[in-house]
Amino acid sequence: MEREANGTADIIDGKAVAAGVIERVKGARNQLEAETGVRPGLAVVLVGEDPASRVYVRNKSLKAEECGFHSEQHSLSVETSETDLLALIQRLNADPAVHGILVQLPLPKHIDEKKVLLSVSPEKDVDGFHPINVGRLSAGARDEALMPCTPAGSIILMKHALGPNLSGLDAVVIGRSNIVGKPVVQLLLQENCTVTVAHRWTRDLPAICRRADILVAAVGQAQMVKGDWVKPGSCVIDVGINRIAAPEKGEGKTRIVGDVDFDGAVKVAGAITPVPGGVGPMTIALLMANTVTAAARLLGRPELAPIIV
Ligand SMILES: NC(=O)C1=CN([C@@H]2O[C@H](COP(=O)(O)OP(=O)(O)OC[C@H]3O[C@@H](n4cnc5c(N)ncnc54)[C@H](OP(=O)(O)O)[C@@H]3O)[C@@H](O)[C@H]2O)C=CC1
Ligand SMILES: Nc1nc(=O)c2c([nH]1)NC[C@@H]1CN(c3ccc(C(=O)N[C@@H](CCC(=O)O)C(=O)O)cc3)C=[N+]21
Repeated sequence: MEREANGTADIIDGKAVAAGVIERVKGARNQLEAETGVRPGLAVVLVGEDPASRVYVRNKSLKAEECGFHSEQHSLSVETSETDLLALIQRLNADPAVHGILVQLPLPKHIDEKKVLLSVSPEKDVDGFHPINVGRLSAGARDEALMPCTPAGSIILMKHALGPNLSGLDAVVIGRSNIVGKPVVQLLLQENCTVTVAHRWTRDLPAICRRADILVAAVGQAQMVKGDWVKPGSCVIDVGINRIAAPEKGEGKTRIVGDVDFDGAVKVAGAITPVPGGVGPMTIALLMANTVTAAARLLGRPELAPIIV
């Protein structure tokens, strides 16, 4: 990690790394079907009309079809009651054609998110959000856990840039959400990094970030992390997905940016993920990998799970 800043970081191609993951997933899927006669099945549940969620859910279903899975999409109206949603999840839990269940977040306000996540069978919880899988991850029980997709994808991208051994590196994670920040912290600890977690209450965030050999931004604030927060030569993983106005593209147009000021950080970092084309495609690829893993375990053939992370 003693790289000097040379003016431009390596740009980590998340799309290309994700395509490699998908190839391995297809291989594992083919072997599983050859040996058991069963295709992995993924059910994606969307409640409401949020346009961004609709796009993501569609992308997940399309990728599942490309992988040759049985793929179901359940789109429920925004008025759907919690009881009806829980009943659908119970049906999917019991359906032998479905090995993975994903309930797109956020849910409408009248539905208790915790209750819903708890109702998904832990063995079908391809998001890794069920408390049982959260516990397995923090206890280091990888063989039984399903790993959350965005955090696992982030670790793969780091290893792509830095090599497989992250031991002893200083990692700083900005954000402590249950779906990104906290599980990233768990995975970095398992990689023997020294981990600092920053959040809204953190004092002098720029100074803390400047110590990081690995900086993970999962904040939800467009372009918050500036170039002079970045340690020269370090690896920057930008998880953020933020839509901002793009008047240069025309009136009313928007574009997607990360939580990192890319143009500033790319001049200082050693390697950096772009947005789009960084962590996002990895999230979907890991979801496909988790679906095959869940299917292999449910079919009593855990050795046929694809090895990804
Ligand atoms: N690429 C992908 O596949 C995915 C991308 N995302 C994106 O990642 C980002 C983070 O998502 P998520 O974790 O769900 O977001 P949350 O809003 O749940 O969490 C944001 C975290 O950032 C912290 N935070 C917010 N503002 C600041 C600040 N000014 N200074 C320091 N810390 C701050 C919050 O701190 P506190 O806890 O103190 O409130 C919180 O811990 C979003 O842009 C989201 O769209 C999310 C999932 C997948
Ligand atoms: N239960 C649940 N699981 C999730 O994993 C989950 C969720 N709910 N709610 C919302 C967040 C967000 N998320 C993304 C997935 C893919 C891209 C993605 O493919 N991004 C591409 C394209 C971006 C674009 O152009 O829109 C990219 O970054 O290149 C982004 C974000 C998953 N999430």
